[in-house]
Amino acid sequence: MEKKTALITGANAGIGLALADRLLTEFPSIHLCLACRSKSKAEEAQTMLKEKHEEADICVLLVDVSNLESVYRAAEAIKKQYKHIDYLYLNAGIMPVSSVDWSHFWQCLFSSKCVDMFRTGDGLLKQVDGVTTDGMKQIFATNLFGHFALLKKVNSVLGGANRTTQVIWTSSSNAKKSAFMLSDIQHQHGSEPYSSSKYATDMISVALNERFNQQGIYSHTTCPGLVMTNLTYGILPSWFWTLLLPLLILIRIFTPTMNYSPYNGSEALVWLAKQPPQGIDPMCKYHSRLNWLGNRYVEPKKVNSNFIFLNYLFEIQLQLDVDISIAQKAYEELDKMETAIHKGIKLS
Ligand SMILES: NC(=O)C1=CN([C@@H]2O[C@H](COP(=O)(O)OP(=O)(O)OC[C@H]3O[C@@H](n4cnc5c(N)ncnc54)[C@H](OP(=O)(O)O)[C@@H]3O)[C@@H](O)[C@H]2O)C=CC1
Ligand SMILES: CC(C)=CCC[C@@H](C)[C@H]1CC[C@H]2C3=C(CC[C@]12C)[C@@]1(C)CCC(=O)C[C@@H]1CC3
Repeated sequence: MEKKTALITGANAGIGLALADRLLTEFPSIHLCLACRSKSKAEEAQTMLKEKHEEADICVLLVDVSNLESVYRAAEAIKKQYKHIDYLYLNAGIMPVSSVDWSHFWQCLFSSKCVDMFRTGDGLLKQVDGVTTDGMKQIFATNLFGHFALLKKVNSVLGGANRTTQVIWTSSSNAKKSAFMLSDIQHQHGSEPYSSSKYATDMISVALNERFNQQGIYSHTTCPGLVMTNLTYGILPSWFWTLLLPLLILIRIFTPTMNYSPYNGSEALVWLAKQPPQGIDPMCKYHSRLNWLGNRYVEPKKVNSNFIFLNYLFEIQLQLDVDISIAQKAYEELDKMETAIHKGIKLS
């Protein structure tokens, strides 16, 4: 059997690192490419994984997904090194937060929105954005556009006549339709850039399936739930989260999204790799879940039929509802943006 290849962006920490570890356990002969922006952090992760999986075949690729020149260089290196990629995990992401709105937290705690607040974090966080060296909004560039550009440039080593590629995005329960505007795809004007970037991710995945399933390329989005990583330690300090642990375990009775460990959070990402891609519903997002007994499972949830009567009754915000035609337009918009930017970047 031919060896499988998986590439993971943001593989040196958090969910990406746990995923790398779990893939090596599930598929001991897999070739893993850790695509990270920091050489030292990537090599540290590589050493750690090799200590645990002695026979592992792991390499490091340097890429800063928020920098298009770096993305194009990485794409060239990928095309030189690989004939085919089986799993492309687009996982790297950022969520810079300046503060938690505790008054909103207390208000929601005693309302019908309580469970939804713990599930999505909607309205609780003041999200802050920056600008990249390419002049793009940082969160959009990191979470979505850099990955989109990478996908476009490595298309020749994805899918094929007799082989498939699974593109697996790490999205979020924080994805929010009302945060996204097609006319402001980078989210230059709103105050929820992370929610917008993750909603756009869910849409782009749907559009990718429409376009590329026939070429053997399948795209799926996942939701890791709430996981303790550098991302969440940027919201509240790690000691605070440790104190909250008993409470988070209690909250699991009401919502199975309190995964806590990156290992649990990567459940859906690993599960997808074990499925034949043709059998996976392209209109679903795959959620890593943990029930109150501590058992892990994966829950597929439709991205285009979120409008259920109970949501309406309890005034819970409609978060998703992806429209295929808008998804196609968003894809075309990103495609146009990438083509224009690519013209201006010359690789030496
Ligand atoms: N933690 C959670 O509760 C949830 C996380 N997610 C998503 O999971 C994904 C992984 O995040 P998580 O593991 O939590 O967070 P971490 O901060 O632990 O990991 C993020 C990874 O992405 C990398 N990264 C960030 N920016 C760039 C960049 N410009 N170029 C290349 N790599 C980059 C980081 O590298 P470096 O170490 O160098 O910073 C790191 O390896 C993200 O997409 C996030 O949105 C979704 C839902 C919930
Ligand atoms: C008592 C207690 C548990 C307080 C914590 C309140 C909030 C800080 C968290 C409640 C739900 C969390 C959440 C996220 C961040 C932290 C919370 C808002 C995310 C937005 C982190 C990034 C994601 O992609 C989704 C998470 C959803 C839940």
